[in-house]
Amino acid sequence: MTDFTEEELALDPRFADQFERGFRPACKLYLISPPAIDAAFTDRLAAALDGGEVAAFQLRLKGIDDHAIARAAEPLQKLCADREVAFIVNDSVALAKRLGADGVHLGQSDGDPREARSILGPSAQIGVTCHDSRHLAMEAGEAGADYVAFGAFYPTTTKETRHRPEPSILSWWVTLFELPCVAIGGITAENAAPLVAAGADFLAVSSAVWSHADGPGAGVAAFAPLLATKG
Ligand SMILES: Cc1ncc(COP(=O)(O)OP(=O)(O)O)c(N)n1
Ligand SMILES: Cc1nc(C(=O)O)sc1CCOP(=O)(O)O
Ligand SMILES: [Mg+2]
Repeated sequence: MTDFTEEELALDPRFADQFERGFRPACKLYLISPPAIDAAFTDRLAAALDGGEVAAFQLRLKGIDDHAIARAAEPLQKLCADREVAFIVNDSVALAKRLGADGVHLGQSDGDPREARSILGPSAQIGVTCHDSRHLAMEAGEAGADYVAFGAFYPTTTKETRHRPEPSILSWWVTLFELPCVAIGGITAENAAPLVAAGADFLAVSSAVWSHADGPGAGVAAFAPLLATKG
């Protein structure tokens, strides 16, 4: 092992487990909205939040314009504020600014995190999609992101995905960096354990909650045993 620097060894997934992870808080739930919602959705979100601890809620509505998203956002944002759940807007820095959201999630084609920071200010939570790429994640960290998101770890019907990282990308990340990492894509209470064990700081989940047979509260509650401890 002496021929390599610590960083080189930790970058090699075969040796990642030999490196100490600094203290990290227990993994938390990051709830993603369904891509389309109706007037009853505020009650469904309230039911989800009644089910257990949720750290953040991302409003991810697809196929409608910013004005329509802004109208839909109002009661949801208020509910999140009342429950101390961070309210994150997907895709649009301008909309996040207009709503006074707690943050924005940016895909690789959704804009530059540095520009988002200059518009939203130092307290905004800025997240960046990094697919299965260590390089994109390090770039996002350098650009001032507050979290990096890896995915899709499992098949999902919520979104077409082209990347399938291994859980070891999470253990590699948490071994080297303090910046939180989010795991996303097809995550359920039944398949999430390896992601928590690998060190995910957040599980980002949509259909496992909104399509849970016993309702969204049960969907959130199902994750509680996984989130109580960290691997
Ligand atoms: C937490 C989190 N991670 C990844 C994504 C995906 O963002 P993006 O690649 O921009 O794709 P869309 O969600 O915009 O379809 C996300 N939204 N949230
Ligand atoms: C929005 C999103 N982004 C992904 C990525 O891989 O970047 S996967 C995904 C869908 C998440 O929803 P579900 O929990 O229903 O699979
Ligand atoms: Mg996007």
